[in-house]
Amino acid sequence: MTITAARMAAVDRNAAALDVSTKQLMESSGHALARAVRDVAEPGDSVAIVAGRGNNGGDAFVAARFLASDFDVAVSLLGRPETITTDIARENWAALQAAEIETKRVLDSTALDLGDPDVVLDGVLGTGVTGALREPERSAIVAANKADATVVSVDVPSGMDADTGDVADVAVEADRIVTFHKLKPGLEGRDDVTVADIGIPAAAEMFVGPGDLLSLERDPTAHKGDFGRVMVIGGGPYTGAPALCAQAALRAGADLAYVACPDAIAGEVQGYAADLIVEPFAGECLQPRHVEDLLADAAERDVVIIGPGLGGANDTLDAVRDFLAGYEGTAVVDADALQVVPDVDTDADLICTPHQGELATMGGPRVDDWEERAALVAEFAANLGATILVKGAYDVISDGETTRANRTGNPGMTVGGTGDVLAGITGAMASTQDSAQAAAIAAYANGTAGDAVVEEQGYGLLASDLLGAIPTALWGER
Ligand SMILES: NC(=O)C1=CN([C@@H]2O[C@H](COP(=O)(O)OP(=O)(O)OC[C@H]3O[C@@H](n4cnc5c(N)ncnc54)[C@H](O)[C@@H]3O)[C@@H](O)[C@H]2O)[C@H](O)CC1
Ligand SMILES: [K+]
Repeated sequence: MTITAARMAAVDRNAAALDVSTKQLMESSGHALARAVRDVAEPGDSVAIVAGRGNNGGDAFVAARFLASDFDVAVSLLGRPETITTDIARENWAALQAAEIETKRVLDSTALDLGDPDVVLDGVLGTGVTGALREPERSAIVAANKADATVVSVDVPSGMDADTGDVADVAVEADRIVTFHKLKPGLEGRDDVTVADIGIPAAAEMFVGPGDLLSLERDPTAHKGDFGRVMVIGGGPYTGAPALCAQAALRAGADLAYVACPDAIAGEVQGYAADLIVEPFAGECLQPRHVEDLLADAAERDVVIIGPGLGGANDTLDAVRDFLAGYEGTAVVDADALQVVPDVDTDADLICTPHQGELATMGGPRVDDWEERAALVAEFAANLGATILVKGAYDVISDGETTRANRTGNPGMTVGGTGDVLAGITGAMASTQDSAQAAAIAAYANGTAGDAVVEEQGYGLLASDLLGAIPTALWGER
């Protein structure tokens, strides 16, 4: 099992939200490094510790504190202490100063002198390396490789891309690598790697948290359409559902929200919000005769959300089946439309958002215990070849590979329409995230929005109250 650098950062942030601070993780990382150095050296040996100005260096500072009592430790910081990039690394640097452990500042590559150490601890760069190697980090890597010493690397050999293992320029040729929490993909297949458990609770990976929102960072050079053209196919017996869904998609960052609905209700749907682009089809409800045009429109969109307010009339379900059979993009399927998923043959990437009753109607598991449900939903999702987000006190999300649970939300959210809002957020997220991550973030944001509204005004929540709280739920906390 491996973990990418981006996922590691998310898990770190989720651990902090579960009261396991990154400083505690750094302490565990440094302790694991010290144990690795003790495996390859004898007390009294000289250990040259080369530290960058990020948390990779911070880990090395902690290791220095553990080793200083019985090794000849010298720490070289690549830069000025005031440029250390994180509080926890700065605090660990300060602890070395207070303990009068030998440290020196390397302000340019010519000042770098590792001496003739028995061991080099490489804390120059870890998962935070970006772009071409700069000085004095590059010279530090070359010096570590020149040293006649046993080299132990912190997390990943400096200069290596943790996700791919690629070395664009130079990288430390480590004798031992101590990587944290889980193996990094770039280290797969190596026999010189120790994976150190640093105390991250499994909950930090299982439960969706603020770390999962880090992937929503926006590129400042983005332009219209980058964040998704979402098309809702809904309405018929109901007019509010497609409007709530499409507005939620916009609130969750979609650039454009189209609503394909029967022309009998088009005026009402448009009346809910000027922001919606309503594209009516003839008649009172969705029918097979509409599918060809809908598929043509859907080909111009990023994500389709099919189901809100469609109702479950036979010819409407036939139309849903025909649409999914002809659609090859990403489709969020909700409400009565879910009934056709188990027996439709489609190349679409489906994200199904049933409540527990709808899941049972689809032939899915019906168990109260959320952990049991999670395992069974993972199996069901794998068999279905779809992503499932089943709503409940603990929402469960799985694509058969990745299985998550979401604990945000409250009993006030049983009110009608919250599922339409969730489907809209899911559709917006699916235009920039992979399906399982999109569903996980949507469940977390929908529940967080609901919690914020109830916090503010108590129960009696309306689904439309969620709309205004979605942006803060997604972009308010880091
Ligand atoms: N749960 C965990 O896995 C933990 C991991 N820890 C350690 O944290 C690092 C990642 O730390 P981060 O601060 O994000 O980045 P780095 O220290 O790897 O690097 C940032 C540092 O390096 C400079 N820099 C970036 N790119 C370059 C470049 N191309 N040339 C020169 N310098 C560069 C940048 O300016 C910063 O100063 C992870 O690997 C683990 O070791 C946590 O300590 C505990 C939890
Ligand atoms: K390193």
